[in-house]
Amino acid sequence: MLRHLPSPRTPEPTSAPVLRWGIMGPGWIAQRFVGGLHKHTRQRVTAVGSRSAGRADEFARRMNIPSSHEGYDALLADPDVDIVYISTPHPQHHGCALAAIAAGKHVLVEKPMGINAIQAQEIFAAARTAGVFAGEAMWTRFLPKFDVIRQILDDGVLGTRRTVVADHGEYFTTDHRIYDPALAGGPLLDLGTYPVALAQWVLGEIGQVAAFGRPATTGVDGVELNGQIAATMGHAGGGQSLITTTILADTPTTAFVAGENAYLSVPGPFYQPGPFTLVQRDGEHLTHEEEPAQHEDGLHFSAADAARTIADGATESRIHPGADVIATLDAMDRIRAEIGIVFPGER
Ligand SMILES: NC(=O)C1=CN([C@@H]2O[C@H](COP(=O)(O)OP(=O)(O)OC[C@H]3O[C@@H](n4cnc5c(N)ncnc54)[C@H](OP(=O)(O)O)[C@@H]3O)[C@@H](O)[C@H]2O)C=CC1
Ligand SMILES: O=C1CO[C@H](CO)[C@@H](O)[C@@H]1O
Repeated sequence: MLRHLPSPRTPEPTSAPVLRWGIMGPGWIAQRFVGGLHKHTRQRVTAVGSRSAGRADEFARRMNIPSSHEGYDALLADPDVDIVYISTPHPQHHGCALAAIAAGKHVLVEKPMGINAIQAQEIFAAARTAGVFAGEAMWTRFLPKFDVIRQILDDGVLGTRRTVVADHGEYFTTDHRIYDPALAGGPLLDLGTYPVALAQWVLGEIGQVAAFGRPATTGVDGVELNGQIAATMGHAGGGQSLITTTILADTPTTAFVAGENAYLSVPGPFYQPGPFTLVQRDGEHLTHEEEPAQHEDGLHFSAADAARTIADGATESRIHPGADVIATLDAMDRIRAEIGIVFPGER
């Protein structure tokens, strides 16, 4: 039995090689990402591109960014940009990433990498061919607390892994883009991606999928959107996972990972910085103490990993490789198939 938890091995973000970042899509998460880079790293945010010159200028002024561009093509033509952070809505990720790669830029794409597994495959394949980096900014995976969890898993402390249960629910009003069917709305891609990615990472290849969904009526022309989903997955290695996700209620967003010898209990929000507890079969509880924090104090770890990976000459992160991104999207494709959710452009 373990008597002390390991310490995180996550390198100090300020020591990562410095890249020049361009921001594509200056919205809610982009503001937090840039704020986090300025606060916690030496990375340079050199430019921002928006579909509107006014929004680009305003974001540049507010976030202290030297150049602003009207249109994403102008951002991609900027020679002072090494890597593009793509923070447009999910259906735009694929086109934006392929355009950036074609322009010779590295890309860090917000989660989910695309709306389905094929889009993610195409982005990683294009990056490999072009010899540039492509990564998904699944920030959770890069957090120091997840490095401690990784060490516990790798050291076999849990024994054979049996069960993952994870949840992500947030209440949104109907004016949020998450209610827009044209933007692949609904809980799965925004929120459900965290629990599905956790299950895939911990328990590996997903065999069977069973899912149940409930609509959320938008009231706009009677259009119905998926509002919440419960899914169970059988993993090839013998484990099982249960995930729930909703845009109709705030939920605890907790997770547990259970093996035959011990379980990890991660309080909500499990996907953000914070503590967790290892509970072993002999009754010993070991807690990883960490101050809870939100996006601006956590997104930068994924950026620092991208900078190190690029300096190493690799085109994919070792911490969150393309295979994991694609497997998670494939599981979400299969969850959607069970419920009958098809996104625009997929028919
Ligand atoms: N890692 C995390 O914790 C989080 C990640 N995300 C992810 O980031 C992405 C963006 O989310 P969020 O920042 O909340 O979204 P926002 O709507 O706030 O921002 C998206 C930006 O994309 C641009 N855009 C490009 N095409 C469109 C379009 N067709 N419709 C609307 N906007 C468009 C807009 O900028 P402009 O028009 O000025 O170019 C807009 O400001 C999502 O994929 C989401 O999953 C979101 C929240 C948290
Ligand atoms: O990380 C998250 C996933 O996306 C949601 C919708 O934008 C955010 O609210 C949340 O913090």
